[in-house]
Amino acid sequence: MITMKDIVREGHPILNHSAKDVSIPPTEQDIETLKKMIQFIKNSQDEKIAEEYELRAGVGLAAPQIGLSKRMIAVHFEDFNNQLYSDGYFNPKIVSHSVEFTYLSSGEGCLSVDREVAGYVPRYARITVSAINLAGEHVKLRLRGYAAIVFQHEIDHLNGVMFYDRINKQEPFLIPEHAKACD
Ligand SMILES: Cc1nc(NNC(=O)[C@H](CC2CCCC2)CN(O)CO)c(F)c(N2CCN3CCOC[C@@H]3C2)n1
Ligand code: NI
Repeated sequence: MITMKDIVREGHPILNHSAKDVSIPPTEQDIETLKKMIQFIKNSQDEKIAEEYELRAGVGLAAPQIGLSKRMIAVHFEDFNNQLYSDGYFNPKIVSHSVEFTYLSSGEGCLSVDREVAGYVPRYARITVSAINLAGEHVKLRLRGYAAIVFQHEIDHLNGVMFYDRINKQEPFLIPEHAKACD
């Protein structure tokens, strides 16, 4: 099982590089790895397991964070309409996005960053993502609000981008034009 010792921390070069596409169809090993990533996130949200294994809570994870420079992400969360997102994705790609931005009023954190970084992280309010899911299906996801934020945070990791790279250095709590909080 994946635990915090498997999570690569900032400073490790893998987090600043672009990850490689997974060859399709994914190998048994890639599928196994993605299943373990989803399981880690579920475990991190289970009070007992998280306490037992000292897991930091998460709603998403990208393969570079476990030292694998491959374009694979896993998510497990409910959005504000209680819509459950629980799956793994190979080669996720943002194929279109809104002009408007959104952000979490509480800012963001990252399992690979052992410090608080204050500030709003502007993200597209709506995105369309094409990807291959764990079941091997080509899917097109139309995401907005919280779900759009989570997926953008994870896809950023595949491109070597950390959430704090997107915070306005001069004015961390500047609300970008065309932006409104998602929560
Ligand atoms: C928003 C949030 N971020 C948590 N952590 N950070 C992460 O997930 C990082 C990824 C998220 C940071 C902002 C967008 C994506 C991990 N990242 O670094 C991967 O790249 C949470 F843990 C969390 N929730 C709310 C829902 N709750 C349900 C019950 O269980 C606890 C859980 C806590 N919400
Ligand atoms: Ni992260």
